[in-house]
Amino acid sequence: MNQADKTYLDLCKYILENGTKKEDRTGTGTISIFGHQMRFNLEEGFPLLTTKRVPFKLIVSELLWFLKGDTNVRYLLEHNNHIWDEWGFQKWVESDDYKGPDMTNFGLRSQQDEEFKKVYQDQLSIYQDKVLNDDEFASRFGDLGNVYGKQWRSWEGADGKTYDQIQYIINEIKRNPDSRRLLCNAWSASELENQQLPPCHYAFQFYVVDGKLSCMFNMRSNDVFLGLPFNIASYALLTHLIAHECGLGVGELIYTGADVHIYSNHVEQIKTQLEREPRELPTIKLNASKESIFEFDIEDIELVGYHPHGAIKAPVAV
Ligand SMILES: Nc1nc(=O)c2c([nH]1)NC[C@@H]1CN(c3ccc(C(=O)N[C@@H](CCC(=O)O)C(=O)O)cc3)CN21
Ligand SMILES: O=c1ccn([C@H]2C[C@H](O)[C@@H](COP(=O)(O)O)O2)c(=O)[nH]1
Repeated sequence: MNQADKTYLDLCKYILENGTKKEDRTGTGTISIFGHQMRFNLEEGFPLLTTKRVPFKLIVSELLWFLKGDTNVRYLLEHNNHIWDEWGFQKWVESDDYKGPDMTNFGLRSQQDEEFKKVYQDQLSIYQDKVLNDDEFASRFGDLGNVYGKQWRSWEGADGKTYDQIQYIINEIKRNPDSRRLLCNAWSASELENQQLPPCHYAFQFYVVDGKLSCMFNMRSNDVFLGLPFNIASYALLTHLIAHECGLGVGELIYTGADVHIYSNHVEQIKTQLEREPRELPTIKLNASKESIFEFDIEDIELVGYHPHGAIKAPVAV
């Protein structure tokens, strides 16, 4: 059995058996635990879950979006990636510019009311269309604020200068791999108001030993069914990309989560997944002719040998 699925499924089981019912910002309700760590050996394979199909291309385009320093959902839409649509849409419908039908609390209402769902989907497709085709609209309502891309690549210092935390890490790994400062921080107390969603994975750190690169990432809040499979694969991919540029192998990926929760409307899906037998993990192949991680495009990243169980659908809490 592959250890990555097992480690994930053990967490799911633990939450179902020991978690506490807890209300949350979205009004959905969760079963939650506080404080959990998991370790994934990246040499055993690429930790993309096999007990449900996880859309790898979406993980790649989201990570490349962060690495470009981009915070506008237009890039994601151009790559058919809709995982951030709701947070841009929210910015539009809460603005004075929005003149359409009332979209208050659209996330929950679209799950409970079929009539409303149609009206919502019409408005969402208007939003998507405008972000893709109207530059002015996109710059106002496609931008999620100072979210990951901005914080990673152009952190604004108190001195007014911007700092590229990813470039710093890469330079340091090459110059001084024993450094204990190979860290990127996305949480900024002064930016919370300027972010459509404050960072959930708020910091990560690298560690080099025996020619291998390991990574630890921290999450303040984690949606175990929809978010976590993406988060694990995304940080695994980031570790592979940085190792590639720095001429290192890969070591371990370590996850540390704080409020780790299963939404009440994901419980049945998780139970289905728990019944499935894990399969062999895939591997990842990076285009060897690309040196800098900032040169990578989607087609430079290939997933090999992924034969998962089928996808399991679930609504996202907004
Ligand atoms: N409640 C919540 N959970 C999250 O995981 C999450 C947020 N909000 N807000 C911001 C981002 C967006 N992320 C998301 C959002 C949606 C999916 C999702 O629906 N995934 C589906 C496939 C979607 C598709 O194919 O378009 C899945 O089956 O994994 C995953 C991650 C992670 N984050
Ligand atoms: O990468 C991500 C981004 C978001 N999430 C989840 C965690 C929570 O369920 C929500 C955020 O809501 P808050 O009220 O701001 O905590 O999104 C995730 O799991 N992974």
